[in-house]
Amino acid sequence: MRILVTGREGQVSRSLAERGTGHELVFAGRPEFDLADASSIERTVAAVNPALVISAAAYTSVDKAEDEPALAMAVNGDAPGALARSAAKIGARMIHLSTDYVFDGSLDRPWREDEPVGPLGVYGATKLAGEQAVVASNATYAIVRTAWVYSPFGSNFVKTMLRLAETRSELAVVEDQFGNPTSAFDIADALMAVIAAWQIDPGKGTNAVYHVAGSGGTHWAGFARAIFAESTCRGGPTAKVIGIPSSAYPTLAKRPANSRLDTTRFANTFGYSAPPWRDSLHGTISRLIS
Ligand SMILES: NC(=O)C1=CN([C@@H]2O[C@H](COP(=O)(O)OP(=O)(O)OC[C@H]3O[C@@H](n4cnc5c(N)ncnc54)[C@H](OP(=O)(O)O)[C@@H]3O)[C@@H](O)[C@H]2O)C=CC1
Ligand SMILES: Cc1cn([C@H]2C[C@H](O)[C@@H](COP(=O)(O)OP(=O)(O)O[C@H]3O[C@@H](C)C(=O)[C@@H](O)[C@H]3O)O2)c(=O)[nH]c1=O
Ligand SMILES: [Mg+2]
Repeated sequence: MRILVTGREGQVSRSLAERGTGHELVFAGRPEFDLADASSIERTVAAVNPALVISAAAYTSVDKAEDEPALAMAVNGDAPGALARSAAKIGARMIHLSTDYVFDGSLDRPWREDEPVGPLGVYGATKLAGEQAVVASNATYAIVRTAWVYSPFGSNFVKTMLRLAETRSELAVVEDQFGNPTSAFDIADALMAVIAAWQIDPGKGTNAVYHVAGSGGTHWAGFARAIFAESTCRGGPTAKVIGIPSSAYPTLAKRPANSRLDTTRFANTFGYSAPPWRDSLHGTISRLIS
């Protein structure tokens, strides 16, 4: 199947490039394809003429978004709507990626898809607007919310921790924000499961929101400790992790205290659950430190 993937260098895009075998993947990125430029969206979709669009590109700098709300809204809020409308025009469907940061974090258990959203910052609010724009389009879609994505590519928490540990023996990391570390490769596999299911039954699970994330959950300090345990085993950089409250690590954007995602709906519909988060982390660290 010919699939247009937005973003070339993004973590999910690069993982799709490895895991999307058997499909013709066409990656669109800047400068020719700019989500902040609606005309480039329509032009690219028409030129590539895909059967499916995977909307993976986004403005993902959570703190910076607080200072650039208009650009973040154009890219995360408006562009997905334009992409979905362009897809619908040529009869293509769309899988759109969204985030756990649409939730306010107030529940003390994993969030289900239909539970009330309430983003705490600009990034989450703009991603929520993007979801709503896709829903309002006449495209056939699946919205896949994921969380705490890491990979050997781009920038992410795993690479940040390993980099900081090269020069520091102790790191203070927040211990009161819970979520699901998720390998971008597992997201790619999940998206391939949707495509495989749709090839057999085009009506399966369309026009719905799903959660895909690493199984289990932890806080950022727990994630950091697991990163260093894996790194230590391979002779990589390590540091002692001091658990701290969020109040001791001020950031421009407020983050949810618990954004763990309940992934039951996706598993029941498409037959895929991501592995336990530590198993996937092991695979990525092995690749990063070799
Ligand atoms: N990273 C995470 O922790 C999480 C991500 N998500 C969501 O998953 C999806 C994939 O995330 P991930 O792969 O980590 O993202 P990355 O931050 O790794 O990559 C983002 C991609 O978007 C592209 N991009 C940004 N702005 C524009 C623009 N104006 N026009 C065209 N392309 C643009 C970037 O292009 P360039 O290479 O040119 O910079 C890059 O390729 C996103 O929708 C994100 O919101 C959800 C939960 C967690
Ligand atoms: C680097 C660092 C961060 N932290 C904290 C800050 C923050 O609360 C938490 C995570 O920091 P980061 O900035 O790496 O993560 P953040 O940018 O919040 O990650 C989010 O990105 C977007 C795109 C998403 O969609 C989310 O699912 C989530 O992955 O760890 C520390 O406590 N100590 C540290 O040394
Ligand atoms: Mg960040």
